[in-house]
Amino acid sequence: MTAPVPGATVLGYPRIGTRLELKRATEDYWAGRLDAAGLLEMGARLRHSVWTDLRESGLEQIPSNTFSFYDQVLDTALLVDAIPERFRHLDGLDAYFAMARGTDGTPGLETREWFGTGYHHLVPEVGRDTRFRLAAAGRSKPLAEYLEARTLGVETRPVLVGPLTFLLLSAASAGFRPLDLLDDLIEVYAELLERLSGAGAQWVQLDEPVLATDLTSHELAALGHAYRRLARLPSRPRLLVATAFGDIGDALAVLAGTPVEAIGLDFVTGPGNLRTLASIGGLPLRTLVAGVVDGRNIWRTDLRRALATCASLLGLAGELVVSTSCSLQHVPLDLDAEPDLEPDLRARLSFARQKIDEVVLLGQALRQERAVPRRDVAMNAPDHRVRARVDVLGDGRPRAEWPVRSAAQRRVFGLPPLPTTTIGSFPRSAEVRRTRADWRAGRIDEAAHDQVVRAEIDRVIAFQERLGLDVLVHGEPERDDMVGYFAEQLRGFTLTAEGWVQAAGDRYVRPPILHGDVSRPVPMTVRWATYAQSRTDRPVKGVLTGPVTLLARSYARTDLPRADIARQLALALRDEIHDLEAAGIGIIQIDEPALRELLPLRRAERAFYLSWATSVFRLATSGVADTTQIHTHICQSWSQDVLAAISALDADVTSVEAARPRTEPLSGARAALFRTGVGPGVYDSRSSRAPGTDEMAQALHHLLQSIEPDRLWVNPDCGFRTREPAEIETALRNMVAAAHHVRRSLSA
Ligand code: MET
Ligand SMILES: [Zn+2]
Repeated sequence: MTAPVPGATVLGYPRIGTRLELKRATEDYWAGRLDAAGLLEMGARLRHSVWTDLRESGLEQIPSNTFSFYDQVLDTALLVDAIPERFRHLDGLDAYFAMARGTDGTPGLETREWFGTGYHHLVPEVGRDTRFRLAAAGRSKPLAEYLEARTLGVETRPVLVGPLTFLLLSAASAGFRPLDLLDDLIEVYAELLERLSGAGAQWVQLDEPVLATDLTSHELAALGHAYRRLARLPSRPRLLVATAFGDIGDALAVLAGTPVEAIGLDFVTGPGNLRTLASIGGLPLRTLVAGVVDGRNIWRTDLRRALATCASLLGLAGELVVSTSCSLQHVPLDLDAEPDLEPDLRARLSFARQKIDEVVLLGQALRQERAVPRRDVAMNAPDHRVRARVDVLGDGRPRAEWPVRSAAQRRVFGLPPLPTTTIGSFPRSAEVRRTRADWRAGRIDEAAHDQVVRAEIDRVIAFQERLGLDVLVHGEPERDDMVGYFAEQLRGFTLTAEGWVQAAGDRYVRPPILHGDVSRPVPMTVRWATYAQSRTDRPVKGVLTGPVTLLARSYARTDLPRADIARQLALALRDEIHDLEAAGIGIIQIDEPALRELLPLRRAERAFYLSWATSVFRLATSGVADTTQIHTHICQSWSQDVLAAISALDADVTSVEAARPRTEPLSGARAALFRTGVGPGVYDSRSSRAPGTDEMAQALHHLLQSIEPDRLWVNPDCGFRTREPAEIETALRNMVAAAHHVRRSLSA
């Protein structure tokens, strides 16, 4: 930003490497196949290659400290020494990964979704005993990385999670407000800024995405206070406060009232920012870092439009720097890794590397060094059949009232009170994994693949019968993941070969691209569901991924409102549900774990979202008979605000994660708000701890205080996909025993 006006930068960059080197290195380290030195060396290599890439592409300002072995919020917690008591005896990488993943018997930090991006960060824990202090110089990551880049001849702008965001994302012990610790935390940031300045840093970027959420006047005052204090430091780098993920509203005037040198605004998902900026008279003496290139989606930027936005911003700021709307960590690295994409689609895409070029180009165009090229993109032709069906079906026919349905279903299924079931996926055996990989690579044919899948289903069904579960699942061996499996079979989607992004420190996903009108050419799950059902007399659930989750976990087109895309998805699923029902599958579960992920950051926008998100679910299920039992599954912290929406899905049975978030313990009172069947998870299926029969029976008794026995289902929190085959038996056996035990006490 000392460069001639205007410049170009990005707010952050993928850290996972072109070949997922980060994933491989961390997994090897956890498995003991790589030592600490090897891991650290891989980190250095990854950082090095990012810095060189960014420099070679002509960026004027290059960020550093965007690397992380796990998560940037976790890094910040360590940086300021916010280490919970239970990890204090550990050191270095041990402490780091223990906080991230837990160790035997010691739970790690909770994870939470990062501002609607699909990325999950760790939740720092603070309380009365928290004493912030700056990690010792050598362990101060921002400083170390700044110096490391410098040695390589790259001048960088260290990126930090801002103090307000850090505290507002933290979980506090009871009766404690994280913001009460602001002054202490600010002093640590102050010390860090001074050290960075001493090392030569000209600029520091403080990420404050929390400004895109509703803040109280107290929180806004804290924002002003924090940045006035930091800006008063006698020797410090210039400060860029970067916001992202939407409109920052009232926070802009507050920030503008502090002497920070630069403010970053998102002009992609925050269309109101332009108006707000104008309303405060612009930032005549500051630098505006204008996020005009979408950092969260994979579409090519319409350069002329972006340039027009920049042109209108030129009059509203002292200096203008073209940038991305947020860190590029949320998009895949390089389109060049996708030679096989269909050319028309490919021409419409831009991954992290290409977005850098866009930002650089826009900077040059604004300096009138060159004109932006005209790029015409062919949009997908609309599928008129799909559009017409969406119009004609509207909301679909509402189902009968639950009492009517449930009586009909009781006659058909004759399930005992407190029926036991699981959520869908079973652990993936080495053989299944190998077979899937071989089949994908063309090393084995479909028949060989199917044979292994059938054998796996046989095994999973027999296992569940042996354990005495009431409603069975087929175990999902044919699905590598719950989104890609459907995206691959639906029209309107395309899968990438290498388009990986980090969904959490230890979770990598390859979101499909949703670029056209969606329809379902042929049945997707009927074959395996009916095969599984043919192996047992007990009911087997058909399991589908819901419309909102398919939308949330894809890179979706932006030329249609999300509600309209979701309706198309719902129709495709409706066809599938119809075929499952016709094939004799009487219980169908539609998973919507991402219902919460698309929840708008601003409260005022939530009612609208929840109304369409629930209506598309009802549309998908609207055609079924009263006797068909519709289940849904929601995992990841569900809270009061989503609860009403979950019940508006009007499923016959809802399984929800209830055992896992330690901060929101199993609550019968909440589950009781459903009028229909409900299965609050009685144990954490993702932990290796198997609770005993008594513990689970007690949980069930507790739930029965607020839920009638004919509505209460017994199930774990979530699926078993990430577990090892040997790990699940004890917990499941105990769960079934607990249900039987409680049933007996009911009839006694
Ligand atoms: C993240 S929710 C997962 C639901 C899916 N049916 C499973 O059991 O894996
Ligand atoms: Zn789940």
